[in-house]
Amino acid sequence: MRSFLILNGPNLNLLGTRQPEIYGHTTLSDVEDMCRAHAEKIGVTVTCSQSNHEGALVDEIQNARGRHDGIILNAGAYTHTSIALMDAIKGTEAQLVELHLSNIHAREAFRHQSYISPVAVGLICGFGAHGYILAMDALQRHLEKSL
Ligand SMILES: O=C1C[C@@](O)(C(=O)O)C[C@@H](O)[C@@H]1O
Repeated sequence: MRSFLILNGPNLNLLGTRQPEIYGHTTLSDVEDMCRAHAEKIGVTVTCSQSNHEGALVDEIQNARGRHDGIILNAGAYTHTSIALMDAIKGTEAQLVELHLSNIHAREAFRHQSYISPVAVGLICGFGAHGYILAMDALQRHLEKSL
């Protein structure tokens, strides 16, 4: 059975109460429950993790090598700043889907830059919490195709 790591970065622990007009009312624990339920449906296992710390996210990406077949990453604001995350993804050859709840390209100019996109399989943004489900399906399909 394939294994996915669902990794959320800074401030995503505040989902549900953080700027709900942008990020919605769904909490992180709701999102993780949704992902576990969807994993059962599509026949994969998921591990969910969140950290507010850049180095801890780098560790998670490095440790995923050999343990998980793919990663779904919402790197939060580190998307726009973190060369370290980009290097970790590239260095471990992770099969990774970049995810954002909001459409980062329809927001402030500083959110249009992503250090994750050049090393990701693809990007899903703007579909709120449902994006995690879309990302799981996309990753599953991508891994099937690359067999
Ligand atoms: O923390 C976040 C959340 C986000 O990644 C999203 O899911 O829409 C978008 C980022 O620009 C922002 O810093």
